[in-house]
Formats: sequence, structure tokens, C-alpha cells
Amino acid sequence: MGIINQVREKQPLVLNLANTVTQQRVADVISYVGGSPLMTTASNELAELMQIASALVINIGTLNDELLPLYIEAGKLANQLNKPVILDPVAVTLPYRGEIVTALLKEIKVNIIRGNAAEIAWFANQTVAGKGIDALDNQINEAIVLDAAQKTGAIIVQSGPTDLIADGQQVIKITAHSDLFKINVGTGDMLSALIGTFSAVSADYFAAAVEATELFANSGVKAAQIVEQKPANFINALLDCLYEAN
Ligand SMILES: Nc1ncnc2c1ncn2[C@@H]1O[C@H](COP(=O)(O)OP(=O)(O)O)[C@@H](O)[C@H]1O
Ligand SMILES: Cc1ncsc1CCOP(=O)(O)O
Ligand SMILES: [Mg+2]
Repeated sequence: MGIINQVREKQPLVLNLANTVTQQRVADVISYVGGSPLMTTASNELAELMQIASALVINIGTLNDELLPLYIEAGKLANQLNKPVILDPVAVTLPYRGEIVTALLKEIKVNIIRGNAAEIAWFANQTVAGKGIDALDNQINEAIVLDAAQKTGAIIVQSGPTDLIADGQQVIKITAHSDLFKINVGTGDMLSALIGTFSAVSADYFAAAVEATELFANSGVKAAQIVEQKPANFINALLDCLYEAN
């Protein structure tokens, strides 16, 4: 049985420490594939929520000083309960964000990191051009992705026109894509949440990352055909394709 079917059967709760820009899109992706999204910013309820959650997605998109302790607390709870932690390191190349992620990785085990080429290069102490939330250079450098996986001990998903998924030994490439992904802010966050949802029901986090990334790419190709290159309609069509996936 594919992981998508397990998601539909188990309807896992996916807990999100989300950014405030794209959280509706993130919640929609989780729900459309059969999961149950929940967003929180309350430290007081983290212990209760991690008990019922099957995965934790930390997205640092709209960071502030109060959030690092929340990330650490949630991450430690997830680690203790053996539930997967997915990190979306939005714009980690910027100094403040880099400091926060460095501090976070000292405190918690992150199982999967999903970012664009500029963000992933940061984990390998390399520089790939980027500006804020965007990568400017979509280079396919397998060595960087493998190094990022080895340095962090996490599975790495580098998104772009070609997605790369690495676990420190192997790299898988996914080439199916639509350029309508790029103009839509939040598609990276949606992919991170989809990976979180798949890892919530699969003990094999590498397989979860690969299947989720493949599904997202293939759904984007179908959606682009349906909307005839209209970018605003693309997100709705993408969600419809994710809803219909099996
Ligand atoms: N130039 C591109 N052409 C086609 N697909 C892309 C392109 N850039 C990114 N994607 C796809 O868009 C989604 C978001 O990835 P990306 O833009 O790299 O993340 P982020 O939004 O975090 O910067 C992924 O599914 C990725 O594969
Ligand atoms: C615009 C913006 N600002 C802070 S978070 C965010 C959304 C980032 O989304 P993505 O990384 O998926 O493009
Ligand atoms: Mg991003």
C-alpha cells in the first residue's frame, strides 16, 4: 500500500509551528491528502498536542524571539515520543535566522529538512545565490545535498526545478515540474507539510520524503495542464489533484 493510502486510512494529526503567511495553504495540503492539520503557538498546550500528533513541522518563516523556546520545547517532546520532526528553514541564509537554526539543531534532533538550493547549501557551509525566501540559483549539486545530510544527520529535500532527496548515502532526483510552482508563495511550505504528513504514517522517513515530493511534483504537472498556465488558479488545481491522488 502506498503511503498516501496509509495517510487516508490513519488521518494523522500533523502539528505545525507554522509561519503566518502561508498557514492556510499548509493546512489545506495536509487536509486534502487525508491528514488533520493543527497550528499552535501556545507553549502551554504543546505537551498535550504532541501526545496526539503524529508529526511536527517547524517552519521558521515568520520568526520572532519568543519562537525559539517554542521550537525547542516542541522538538524535544517529539524526539522523546519518537515522532518525526520536519524543519522548513525559510531564508536561513539571513544572519538572525541562521543563529536561531544553529541554536535549534544543538537542542533537538530534526529528521527531515526541506528547503530550496540556497537554504540547503547553508547546512553544508556553502553559498548558493538566494534572496530572502527565494533561491536565485537552482544548481543541482549532489555533493552539497549529501554533505548537508551528513552534517545534520537529517534527510534533506532540496526543492527546485529538479528536487533532490538525500540521506547521507544516496540521492534521488525528481524532475517532473511546472514553472507555476515558483510564482506561488508558499509552495515550498506546502511541500514541507506534505512530507510531514507522509512521515507521520511511515517509519521509513526517506520513503516518505520521496513519495511526498514525487506526488507534489506530479500533481503540479497535472494542475498546470488543467489551468492552462494561469498561476492564481494553479493552487486550487494543485489541491484538487492532491485530493484525487491515490
Ligand atoms: N524553477 C522551478 N521550476 C519548476 N518547479 C519549481 C521551480 N522552483 C521550485 N519549484 C518547485 O516549487 C516547489 C517549491 O520549491 P521552492 O521554490 O524551491 O521552495 P521555497 O518556496 O521554499 O523557496 C517545489 O515543489 C519545487 O520542486
Ligand atoms: C513571504 C514569506 N515571508 C515570510 S515566510 C514567507 C512564505 C515563504 O514561503 P515559501 O518558502 O514556501 O516560498
Ligand atoms: Mg521556503
